[in-house]
Amino acid sequence: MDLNDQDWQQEQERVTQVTGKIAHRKKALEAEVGTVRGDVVELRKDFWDEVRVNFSSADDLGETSTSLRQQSQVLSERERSHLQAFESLKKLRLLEKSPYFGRIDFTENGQKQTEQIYLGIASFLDDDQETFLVYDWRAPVSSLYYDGAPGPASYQTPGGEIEGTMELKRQFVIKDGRIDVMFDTGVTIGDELLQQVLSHSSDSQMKSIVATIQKEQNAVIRNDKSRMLVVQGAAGSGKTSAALQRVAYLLYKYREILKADQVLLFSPNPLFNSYVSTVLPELGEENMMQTTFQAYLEHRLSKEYDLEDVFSQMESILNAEEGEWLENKKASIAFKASPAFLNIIRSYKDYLEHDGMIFKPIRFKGHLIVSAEAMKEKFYSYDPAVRLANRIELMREWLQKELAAFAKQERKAAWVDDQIELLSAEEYQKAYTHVRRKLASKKDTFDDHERERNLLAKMIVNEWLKPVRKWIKRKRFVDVKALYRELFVNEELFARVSGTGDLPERYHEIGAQTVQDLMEGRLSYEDATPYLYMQELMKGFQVNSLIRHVFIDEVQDYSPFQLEYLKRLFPRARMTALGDLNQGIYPHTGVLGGSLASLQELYGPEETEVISLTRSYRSTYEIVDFTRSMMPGGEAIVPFNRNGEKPLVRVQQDREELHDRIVTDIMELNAKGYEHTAIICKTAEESETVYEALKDRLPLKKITKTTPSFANGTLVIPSYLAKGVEFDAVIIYDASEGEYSRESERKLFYTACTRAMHQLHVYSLGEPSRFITDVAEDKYVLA
Ligand SMILES: Nc1ncnc2c1ncn2[C@@H]1O[C@H](COP(=O)(O)OP(=O)(O)OP(=O)(O)O)[C@@H](O)[C@H]1O
Repeated sequence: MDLNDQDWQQEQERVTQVTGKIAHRKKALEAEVGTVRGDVVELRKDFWDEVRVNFSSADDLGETSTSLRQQSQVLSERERSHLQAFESLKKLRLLEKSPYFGRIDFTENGQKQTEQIYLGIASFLDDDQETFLVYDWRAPVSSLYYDGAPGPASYQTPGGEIEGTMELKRQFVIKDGRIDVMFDTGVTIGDELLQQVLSHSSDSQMKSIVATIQKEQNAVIRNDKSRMLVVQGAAGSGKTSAALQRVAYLLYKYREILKADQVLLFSPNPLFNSYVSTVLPELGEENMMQTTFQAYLEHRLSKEYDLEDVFSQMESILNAEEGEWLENKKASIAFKASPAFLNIIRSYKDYLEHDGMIFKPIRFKGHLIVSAEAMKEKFYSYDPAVRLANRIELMREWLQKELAAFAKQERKAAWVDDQIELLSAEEYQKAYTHVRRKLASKKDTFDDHERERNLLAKMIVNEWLKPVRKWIKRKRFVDVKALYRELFVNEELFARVSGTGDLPERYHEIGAQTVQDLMEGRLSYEDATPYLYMQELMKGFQVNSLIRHVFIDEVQDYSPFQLEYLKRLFPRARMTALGDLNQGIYPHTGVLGGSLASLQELYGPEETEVISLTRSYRSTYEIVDFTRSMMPGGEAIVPFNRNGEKPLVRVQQDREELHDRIVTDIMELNAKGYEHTAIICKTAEESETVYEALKDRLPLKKITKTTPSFANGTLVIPSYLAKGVEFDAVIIYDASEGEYSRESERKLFYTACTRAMHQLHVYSLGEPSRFITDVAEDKYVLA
């Protein structure tokens, strides 16, 4: 729809008027924030001066505590208003640059007046404090903008549905107070604006999509009924973008009860954490908490084990020659990630309630305090109706008492006298002061020799037994390692707990490797979660009840164990799981059974909702058309209508020539304005070689699994670390049949190619991979 000059003029006048008011309000608030901050600083400084401290009588004590309470109330009130003012200021600063991005004109049924609703990243009220000059994009009425088209329309409010007619839907791009772009739009939120947004260059930081959220994405963002929301979406369909907008939406809707530190995002790698970290601040919100599952495993297990991480696992598989080792490793991964193994561990726990527990004896200086047999006997003497984890808790209490009795006896031991003799003057003085202080309340003295010796002995024994006490407190007496090991050496036990009696494929080979790893203090990635899960079943689950929303990006890469684990870890949280089965790159990902809908089992179908996103926004039509042709069922992916060049497949016979071509290619891409380019290699090993070969010819940045963030430029990156991120141009270093021939690598290759926004250049040293040659020839250019 064409907009005339008058429309432009009127809208620009409004923008000028509103930004003027915003600037005015901002100035006033800046002054206020300064004063409040001053108050808070003063109050903090004088806190104790203002409080009358007097403990001489009960009345005085009461008065002092009232006074303390009042003073801290004043302080926290001022701090709260400082924080609020600061938050408002942050939003005003964002609004001043671009006060809004959308307008809808809506006439409610039964009303004569049409309301003009302008939408921005935060609300802004006129000086009367009643008229909304800008509505927050998350307000109920803003839904109209995302969901409705001109014509009959309705939106939900807490008080029910409001129906009416949308007369107009208009979009703006406003930069520094000037309208840059303005469209009136029809059914979808302006393909035109989306075209513009998507044709921009990529960046090392993700951008918010607030102005162009699509209807199906809006459904993800505003869903707040289900305990578990599963979003399955094609590569580039905006899963991550929608998830981050959703966080902002939840923080707005539940602002009285939900804070940013109660929302946690699980990312695929640390690089991704940094990539998405600017979206919420751009929307004027605090960032949510971010972590990776790997970081959690390390937190829990790395003190005890040398833990393999998921990237090392991937690297060793991708680099392995065909053969026994690879087959065994793949079988081990597939089995240990399977729902069958999850059930085995659960029924193993049931079995242990009656038989088979293994404990570690408690020893001190070669002396046996409690034997493993005595512990086992004690464990099975408890009422069998008591849950296993509770019985372990009872054991802990019992062992603490046993240790206390032992400690009492041990005070008489000769080694204690030796230790007393060895006390330096300084240590003795310290001990003396300590004991005196303790005895002061008992009106006792430290002067008779016998008593002195006893007290020092008690102190020494207590000190020496500290590690044992800690060991018991942490329930380390449960021999989790031996219990886990049993599953792989005791065939009879395995058959009993598996229910079917069948052994998994390559059980003995898997077992031998598992046992060797455990003995040598290593834990492979596939063992880490089952091991931890079993440990928690024994010792009780450590839970985090503060977190209220958990977001899992790339959920197809999680095993049923990991998901079950997360469910238990965050008992009070709702979950949003985002994934794409076509991008399941890890060897354990086949276990989700071909559909993310199988995630329904986690909380049950009644508590789960599944939303599909099929439109792909990241890449040009030509790139999506090429990449989707590699995947079975890929025709369901709908490319967004933004055209570009067809992917280029270039076959080189010689590595030197390949390198020369890549160097020229990157220089040409840079000259065209594509500054954020990635050379995607299959593995870290290949990345390293390519980086070394090209680093003197091009300004390159090498990305490894520990790289925390990246800037624009040309990166060399292993395929599996490119997950979730995007580049203007992608160069696949070597897509030859020699590199990508295993069917299991198809998804990895697809994931790498789908990182490209504008240009995809696929190089092949020799014959190209079947993943390319299977695609119809008219979908790419062969050079
Ligand atoms: N509604 C939208 N408006 C503007 N840009 C969008 C929209 N939806 C998605 N995009 C853009 O498309 C690109 C892909 O989005 P995003 O990374 O969120 O997709 P994804 O589904 O998580 O991708 P993948 O699974 O491939 O990592 C981003 O550049 C994002 O900004």
